[in-house]
Amino acid sequence: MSAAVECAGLAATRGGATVLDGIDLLVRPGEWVAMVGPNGAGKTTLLHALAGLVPVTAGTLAVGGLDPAHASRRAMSRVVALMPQRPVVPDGVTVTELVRLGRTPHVSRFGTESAHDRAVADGLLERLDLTRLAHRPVNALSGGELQRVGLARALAQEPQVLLLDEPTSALDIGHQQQVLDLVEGMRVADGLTVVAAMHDLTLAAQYARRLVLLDGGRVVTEGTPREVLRAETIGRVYGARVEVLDRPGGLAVLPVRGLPGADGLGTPDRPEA
Ligand SMILES: Nc1ncnc2c1ncn2[C@@H]1O[C@H](COP(=O)(O)OP(=O)(O)OP(=O)(O)O)[C@@H](O)[C@H]1O
Repeated sequence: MSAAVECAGLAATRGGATVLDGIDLLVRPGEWVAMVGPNGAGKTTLLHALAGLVPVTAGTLAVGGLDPAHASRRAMSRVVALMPQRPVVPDGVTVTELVRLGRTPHVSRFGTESAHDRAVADGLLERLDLTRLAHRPVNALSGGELQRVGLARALAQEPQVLLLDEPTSALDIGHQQQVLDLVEGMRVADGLTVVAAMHDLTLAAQYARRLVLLDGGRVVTEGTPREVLRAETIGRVYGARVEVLDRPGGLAVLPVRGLPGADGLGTPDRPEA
């Protein structure tokens, strides 16, 4: 079986600086891989490189068998969809209009959208709890509503590879589970490949079989959640105090509050009474 995403020695620059370097990654069809790592690690840049939105300056890359540097925009859009962290939407565009735009790669060049295209978009609005917002301007939505619209638009493309950039960062706990369960359902039913940048390490461990930990534009380590999510590793890479709990439903990563101390590092300066 060929890879859904494959890159070797991938490098990319932003603002003249190298922000990804020597990235080797192989994602099999139907796999869910989570990119984790601290702010500025390069997660968004890597997703954008996979989507063909950031040029690769060294190495090789294939997504759904296509090299973004040589494939047409339309060909790429039929294979890979990106749910961005902060969707940029022109004023006045409604929720329905934006989600239907996701069908563009499937509409013939001179054609108009079909009943099937509309049904796909309407089905996603319903599954993402957006039907009552269908006629609202996208720029008049809450952060969480906007995030769900961004996912609906990406899924409307019916891609082979779905790239999610912090898909639950603005969602309440119920919508976090609803959104991730919907994506997981499509992965199981349709063999969708998912590559998701995720800050919530507990959710990443619950949904992704494999985690890739990035820091400073490089892969620090990768493996199963159990292999990657060690308190020592998280402490070193994120500078965080955490406890990793082994729960029946997966690992849970809990922040541990330091005690106030004279050194500001959580060391108590006198024992508590
Ligand atoms: N347009 C840009 N111009 C210059 N530098 C950029 C640009 N976009 C990103 N960078 C820099 O590239 C590095 C990687 O950024 P990136 O957004 O990929 O990180 P990230 O892991 O997604 O971070 P976060 O968790 O904060 O979203 C950062 O140092 C960032 O400041």
